[in-house]
Amino acid sequence: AEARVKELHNILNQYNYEYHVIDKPSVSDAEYDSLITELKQLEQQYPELQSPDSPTQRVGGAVLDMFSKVEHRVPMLSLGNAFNEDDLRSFDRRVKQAVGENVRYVVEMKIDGLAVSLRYEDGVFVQGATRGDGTTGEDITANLKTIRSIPLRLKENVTLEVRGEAFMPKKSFVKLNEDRLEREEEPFANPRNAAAGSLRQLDPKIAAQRNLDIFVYSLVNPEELGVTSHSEALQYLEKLGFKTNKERKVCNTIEEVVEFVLGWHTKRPELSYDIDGIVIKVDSLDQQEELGFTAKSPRWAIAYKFPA
Ligand SMILES: COc1nc2nc(N)nc(N)c2nc1C
Repeated sequence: AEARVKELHNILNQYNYEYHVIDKPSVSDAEYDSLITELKQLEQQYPELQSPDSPTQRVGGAVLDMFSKVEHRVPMLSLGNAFNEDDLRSFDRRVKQAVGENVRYVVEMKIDGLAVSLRYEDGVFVQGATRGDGTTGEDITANLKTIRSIPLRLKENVTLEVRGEAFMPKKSFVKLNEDRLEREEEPFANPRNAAAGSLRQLDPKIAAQRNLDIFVYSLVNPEELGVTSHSEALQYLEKLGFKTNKERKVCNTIEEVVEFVLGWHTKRPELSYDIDGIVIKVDSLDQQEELGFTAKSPRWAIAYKFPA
Protein backbone atom coordinates (compact mmCIF):
# COMPACT_ATOMS: atom_id res chain seq x y z
CA ALA A 1 0.00 0.00 0.00
CA GLU A 2 2.89 2.38 0.82
CA ALA A 3 4.32 2.02 -2.70
CA ARG A 4 0.92 2.69 -4.26
CA VAL A 5 0.41 5.79 -2.05
CA LYS A 6 3.82 7.18 -3.12
CA GLU A 7 3.01 6.44 -6.75
CA LEU A 8 -0.38 8.17 -6.43
CA HIS A 9 1.29 11.25 -4.87
CA ASN A 10 3.62 11.55 -7.87
CA ILE A 11 0.93 10.89 -10.48
CA LEU A 12 -1.59 13.31 -8.88
CA ASN A 13 1.02 16.04 -8.37
CA GLN A 14 1.98 15.73 -12.05
CA TYR A 15 -1.66 15.83 -13.22
CA ASN A 16 -2.35 18.83 -10.96
CA TYR A 17 0.75 20.57 -12.44
CA GLU A 18 -0.37 19.86 -16.02
CA TYR A 19 -3.89 21.18 -15.38
CA HIS A 20 -3.31 24.17 -13.07
CA VAL A 21 0.25 25.32 -13.80
CA ILE A 22 0.84 24.76 -17.53
CA ASP A 23 -2.82 24.38 -18.56
CA LYS A 24 -2.05 21.21 -20.59
CA PRO A 25 -4.01 18.38 -18.88
CA SER A 26 -3.04 14.91 -20.15
CA VAL A 27 -5.96 13.06 -18.49
CA SER A 28 -9.68 13.69 -17.98
CA ASP A 29 -11.09 15.14 -14.76
CA ALA A 30 -12.76 11.75 -14.21
CA GLU A 31 -9.38 9.99 -14.33
CA TYR A 32 -7.95 12.52 -11.84
CA ASP A 33 -10.97 12.16 -9.54
CA SER A 34 -10.80 8.35 -9.54
CA LEU A 35 -7.11 8.45 -8.52
CA ILE A 36 -7.68 11.05 -5.78
CA THR A 37 -10.54 8.86 -4.47
CA GLU A 38 -8.25 5.83 -4.45
CA LEU A 39 -5.63 7.82 -2.48
CA LYS A 40 -8.25 9.05 0.02
CA GLN A 41 -9.42 5.46 0.57
CA LEU A 42 -5.84 4.24 1.12
CA GLU A 43 -5.22 7.09 3.59
CA GLN A 44 -8.41 6.14 5.45
CA GLN A 45 -7.41 2.47 5.49
CA TYR A 46 -3.76 3.11 6.44
CA PRO A 47 -3.64 6.34 8.56
CA GLU A 48 0.14 5.92 8.96
CA LEU A 49 0.43 6.63 5.22
CA GLN A 50 -1.20 10.08 5.57
CA SER A 51 1.07 13.12 5.14
CA PRO A 52 0.49 16.90 5.17
CA ASP A 53 1.84 17.25 1.63
CA SER A 54 -0.56 14.67 0.18
CA PRO A 55 -2.62 15.86 -2.82
CA THR A 56 -5.68 15.05 -0.66
CA GLN A 57 -4.65 17.72 1.89
CA ARG A 58 -5.30 20.82 -0.23
CA VAL A 59 -8.34 21.91 1.72
CA GLY A 60 -7.14 21.84 5.31
CA GLY A 61 -9.12 20.88 8.39
CA ALA A 62 -9.50 23.28 11.25
CA VAL A 63 -11.14 26.68 11.12
CA LEU A 64 -8.57 29.01 12.70
CA ASP A 65 -9.52 31.59 15.32
CA MET A 66 -6.66 33.83 14.14
CA PHE A 67 -3.56 33.85 11.94
CA SER A 68 -0.18 33.47 13.64
CA LYS A 69 2.63 35.89 12.79
CA VAL A 70 5.53 35.08 10.49
CA GLU A 71 8.87 36.94 10.53
CA HIS A 72 10.20 37.23 6.98
CA ARG A 73 13.88 36.16 7.06
CA VAL A 74 14.39 38.38 4.00
CA PRO A 75 12.12 41.45 4.11
CA MET A 76 9.38 41.68 1.48
CA LEU A 77 10.15 45.07 -0.04
CA SER A 78 8.05 47.44 -2.08
CA LEU A 79 8.90 48.91 -5.47
CA GLY A 80 9.71 52.47 -6.47
CA ASN A 81 7.21 53.87 -8.97
CA ALA A 82 7.45 55.35 -12.45
CA PHE A 83 4.46 57.19 -13.92
CA ASN A 84 5.63 58.06 -17.42
CA GLU A 85 8.30 57.36 -20.03
CA ASP A 86 10.69 59.98 -18.63
CA ASP A 87 10.61 58.32 -15.21
CA LEU A 88 11.68 55.12 -16.97
CA ARG A 89 14.52 56.93 -18.77
CA SER A 90 15.68 58.46 -15.49
CA PHE A 91 15.67 54.99 -13.90
CA ASP A 92 17.79 53.75 -16.82
CA ARG A 93 20.25 56.62 -16.38
CA ARG A 94 20.60 55.97 -12.64
CA VAL A 95 21.20 52.27 -13.28
CA LYS A 96 23.85 52.97 -15.95
CA GLN A 97 25.65 55.49 -13.73
CA ALA A 98 26.10 52.69 -11.21
CA VAL A 99 26.81 49.64 -13.38
CA GLY A 100 27.81 50.95 -16.82
CA GLU A 101 26.17 50.97 -20.24
CA ASN A 102 25.77 47.21 -20.72
CA VAL A 103 22.43 46.57 -18.96
CA ARG A 104 19.67 44.07 -19.84
CA TYR A 105 16.19 44.39 -18.32
CA VAL A 106 13.44 41.85 -17.65
CA VAL A 107 9.99 43.41 -17.95
CA GLU A 108 7.05 41.68 -16.22
CA MET A 109 3.34 42.11 -15.53
CA LYS A 110 2.58 43.65 -12.14
CA ILE A 111 -0.39 41.53 -11.09
CA ASP A 112 -3.02 43.38 -9.05
CA GLY A 113 -3.32 40.89 -6.21
CA LEU A 114 -1.70 40.13 -2.87
CA ALA A 115 2.04 39.63 -2.41
CA VAL A 116 2.80 36.35 -0.63
CA SER A 117 5.87 34.40 0.38
CA LEU A 118 6.09 30.59 0.02
CA ARG A 119 8.68 28.51 1.88
CA TYR A 120 9.67 24.97 0.87
CA GLU A 121 11.84 22.52 2.84
CA ASP A 122 13.28 19.52 0.97
CA GLY A 123 10.78 20.18 -1.78
CA VAL A 124 7.69 20.30 0.47
CA PHE A 125 5.51 23.44 0.88
CA VAL A 126 5.81 24.20 4.60
CA GLN A 127 4.67 27.79 5.10
CA GLY A 128 3.03 30.66 3.25
CA ALA A 129 2.60 34.21 4.50
CA THR A 130 1.26 37.61 3.54
CA ARG A 131 3.67 40.53 3.07
CA GLY A 132 2.27 42.34 6.14
CA ASP A 133 4.53 45.32 6.89
CA GLY A 134 7.38 43.75 4.94
CA THR A 135 9.03 42.30 8.03
CA THR A 136 6.11 40.53 9.76
CA GLY A 137 3.28 38.87 7.85
CA GLU A 138 0.43 36.47 8.67
CA ASP A 139 0.65 32.71 8.31
CA ILE A 140 -1.97 31.83 5.67
CA THR A 141 -0.49 28.43 4.77
CA ALA A 142 -3.84 26.61 4.98
CA ASN A 143 -5.49 29.08 2.59
CA LEU A 144 -2.57 29.08 0.15
CA LYS A 145 -2.67 25.25 0.02
CA THR A 146 -6.12 25.58 -1.57
CA ILE A 147 -4.59 27.38 -4.58
CA ARG A 148 -4.12 24.52 -7.09
CA SER A 149 -1.30 26.30 -8.96
CA ILE A 150 0.82 26.31 -5.79
CA PRO A 151 2.77 23.00 -5.81
CA LEU A 152 2.58 21.08 -2.52
CA ARG A 153 5.76 19.29 -3.59
CA LEU A 154 8.47 20.55 -5.97
CA LYS A 155 10.04 18.49 -8.76
CA GLU A 156 13.35 18.62 -6.84
CA ASN A 157 13.82 18.28 -3.07
CA VAL A 158 15.24 21.78 -2.60
CA THR A 159 14.84 24.19 0.31
CA LEU A 160 14.01 27.69 -0.86
CA GLU A 161 11.65 30.63 -0.56
CA VAL A 162 9.77 32.33 -3.40
CA ARG A 163 7.61 35.45 -3.62
CA GLY A 164 4.59 35.80 -5.82
CA GLU A 165 1.25 37.50 -6.32
CA ALA A 166 -1.93 35.63 -5.38
CA PHE A 167 -4.88 36.92 -7.39
CA MET A 168 -8.45 36.26 -8.46
CA PRO A 169 -8.96 35.91 -12.25
CA LYS A 170 -11.46 38.38 -13.71
CA LYS A 171 -13.98 35.61 -14.57
CA SER A 172 -13.93 34.23 -11.01
CA PHE A 173 -14.42 37.75 -9.67
CA VAL A 174 -17.53 38.34 -11.82
CA LYS A 175 -18.99 34.93 -10.82
CA LEU A 176 -18.26 35.51 -7.12
CA ASN A 177 -19.99 38.89 -7.12
CA GLU A 178 -23.01 37.45 -8.95
CA ASP A 179 -23.28 34.78 -6.22
CA ARG A 180 -22.85 37.40 -3.48
CA LEU A 181 -25.55 39.64 -4.95
CA GLU A 182 -27.90 36.64 -5.15
CA ARG A 183 -27.22 36.01 -1.45
CA GLU A 184 -27.68 39.76 -0.80
CA GLU A 185 -24.09 39.99 0.36
CA GLU A 186 -21.84 42.99 -0.26
CA PRO A 187 -20.01 42.52 -3.61
CA PHE A 188 -16.22 43.01 -3.71
CA ALA A 189 -15.05 46.29 -5.29
CA ASN A 190 -12.35 44.64 -7.43
CA PRO A 191 -10.44 41.34 -7.88
CA ARG A 192 -7.63 42.52 -5.62
CA ASN A 193 -9.97 43.09 -2.68
CA ALA A 194 -11.70 39.78 -3.44
CA ALA A 195 -8.35 37.94 -3.38
CA ALA A 196 -7.29 39.67 -0.15
CA GLY A 197 -10.66 38.95 1.46
CA SER A 198 -10.48 35.30 0.39
CA LEU A 199 -6.97 34.76 1.77
CA ARG A 200 -7.98 36.40 5.05
CA GLN A 201 -10.72 33.79 5.59
CA LEU A 202 -10.15 31.80 8.78
CA ASP A 203 -11.94 28.81 7.25
CA PRO A 204 -9.83 27.26 4.43
CA LYS A 205 -13.00 25.71 2.95
CA ILE A 206 -14.18 29.21 2.02
CA ALA A 207 -10.82 30.17 0.49
CA ALA A 208 -10.95 26.90 -1.48
CA GLN A 209 -14.17 28.01 -3.19
CA ARG A 210 -12.73 31.31 -4.46
CA ASN A 211 -10.75 30.00 -7.49
CA LEU A 212 -7.62 31.92 -6.56
CA ASP A 213 -4.45 31.65 -8.64
CA ILE A 214 -0.82 32.75 -8.33
CA PHE A 215 2.15 33.93 -10.40
CA VAL A 216 5.53 33.45 -8.73
CA TYR A 217 7.89 36.32 -9.55
CA SER A 218 11.07 35.98 -7.55
CA LEU A 219 13.37 33.52 -5.87
CA VAL A 220 14.81 34.70 -2.54
CA ASN A 221 18.64 34.60 -2.59
CA PRO A 222 18.94 33.24 -6.18
CA GLU A 223 22.73 33.61 -6.00
CA GLU A 224 22.75 30.63 -3.61
CA LEU A 225 21.59 28.42 -6.48
CA GLY A 226 24.27 29.45 -8.92
CA VAL A 227 22.01 31.26 -11.39
CA THR A 228 23.44 34.53 -12.74
CA SER A 229 20.29 36.36 -13.90
CA HIS A 230 16.70 36.91 -12.87
CA SER A 231 15.54 35.32 -16.16
CA GLU A 232 17.44 32.14 -15.31
CA ALA A 233 15.97 32.16 -11.81
CA LEU A 234 12.45 32.27 -13.31
CA GLN A 235 13.28 29.39 -15.67
CA TYR A 236 14.57 27.41 -12.70
CA LEU A 237 11.33 28.08 -10.79
CA GLU A 238 9.33 26.83 -13.80
CA LYS A 239 11.46 23.64 -13.86
CA LEU A 240 10.61 23.12 -10.17
CA GLY A 241 6.88 23.29 -10.97
CA PHE A 242 5.97 26.89 -10.14
CA LYS A 243 3.58 29.00 -12.21
CA THR A 244 5.21 32.13 -13.63
CA ASN A 245 3.71 34.80 -15.85
CA LYS A 246 4.49 34.28 -19.54
CA GLU A 247 4.00 37.90 -20.64
CA ARG A 248 7.53 38.84 -19.67
CA LYS A 249 10.19 40.16 -22.08
CA VAL A 250 13.96 40.61 -21.94
CA CYS A 251 14.81 44.09 -23.26
CA ASN A 252 18.30 45.29 -24.19
CA THR A 253 17.45 49.00 -24.20
CA ILE A 254 15.13 51.25 -22.23
CA GLU A 255 13.47 52.23 -25.52
CA GLU A 256 12.45 48.58 -25.95
CA VAL A 257 11.06 48.73 -22.40
CA VAL A 258 9.10 51.91 -23.18
CA GLU A 259 7.65 50.31 -26.32
CA PHE A 260 6.63 47.17 -24.37
CA VAL A 261 5.02 49.26 -21.60
CA LEU A 262 3.05 51.46 -24.03
CA GLY A 263 1.84 48.35 -25.87
CA TRP A 264 0.29 46.99 -22.67
CA HIS A 265 -1.71 50.16 -22.06
CA THR A 266 -4.03 49.01 -24.85
CA LYS A 267 -3.64 45.23 -24.49
CA ARG A 268 -4.46 45.17 -20.76
CA PRO A 269 -8.18 44.33 -21.19
CA GLU A 270 -7.20 41.16 -23.10
CA LEU A 271 -5.59 39.66 -19.96
CA SER A 272 -7.65 37.21 -17.86
CA TYR A 273 -6.42 38.96 -14.68
CA ASP A 274 -5.96 42.54 -13.51
CA ILE A 275 -2.56 44.23 -13.66
CA ASP A 276 -1.84 47.61 -12.09
CA GLY A 277 1.49 48.12 -13.82
CA ILE A 278 4.62 46.71 -15.36
CA VAL A 279 7.76 45.84 -13.36
CA ILE A 280 11.18 46.51 -14.88
CA LYS A 281 14.17 44.72 -13.34
CA VAL A 282 17.89 44.66 -14.06
CA ASP A 283 18.41 41.05 -15.20
CA SER A 284 22.02 40.47 -14.07
CA LEU A 285 22.25 39.38 -10.43
CA ASP A 286 25.76 40.85 -10.15
CA GLN A 287 24.42 44.25 -11.27
CA GLN A 288 21.48 43.89 -8.85
CA GLU A 289 24.06 43.30 -6.11
CA GLU A 290 26.02 46.41 -7.16
CA LEU A 291 22.85 48.54 -7.15
CA GLY A 292 21.55 47.24 -3.82
CA PHE A 293 18.52 48.58 -1.97
CA THR A 294 17.16 51.77 -0.46
CA ALA A 295 15.53 51.41 2.99
CA LYS A 296 12.36 50.07 1.39
CA SER A 297 12.93 49.02 -2.20
CA PRO A 298 15.51 47.62 -4.64
CA ARG A 299 17.44 50.19 -6.73
CA TRP A 300 17.50 47.62 -9.56
CA ALA A 301 13.74 47.50 -10.11
CA ILE A 302 10.91 49.95 -10.72
CA ALA A 303 7.15 49.63 -11.17
CA TYR A 304 5.60 51.55 -14.04
CA LYS A 305 2.07 52.29 -12.79
CA PHE A 306 -0.85 52.64 -15.18
CA PRO A 307 -3.05 55.65 -14.52
CA ALA A 308 -5.79 54.47 -12.13
C1 LIG B 1 11.84 42.18 -6.81
O1 LIG B 1 10.74 42.64 -6.05
C2 LIG B 1 9.51 42.60 -6.62
N1 LIG B 1 9.30 42.07 -7.84
C3 LIG B 1 8.05 42.05 -8.37
N2 LIG B 1 7.82 41.52 -9.61
C4 LIG B 1 6.59 41.50 -10.12
N3 LIG B 1 6.40 40.97 -11.34
N4 LIG B 1 5.51 41.99 -9.44
C5 LIG B 1 5.68 42.53 -8.21
N5 LIG B 1 4.60 43.00 -7.55
C6 LIG B 1 6.96 42.58 -7.63
N6 LIG B 1 7.17 43.11 -6.37
C7 LIG B 1 8.42 43.14 -5.87
C8 LIG B 1 8.67 43.71 -4.49
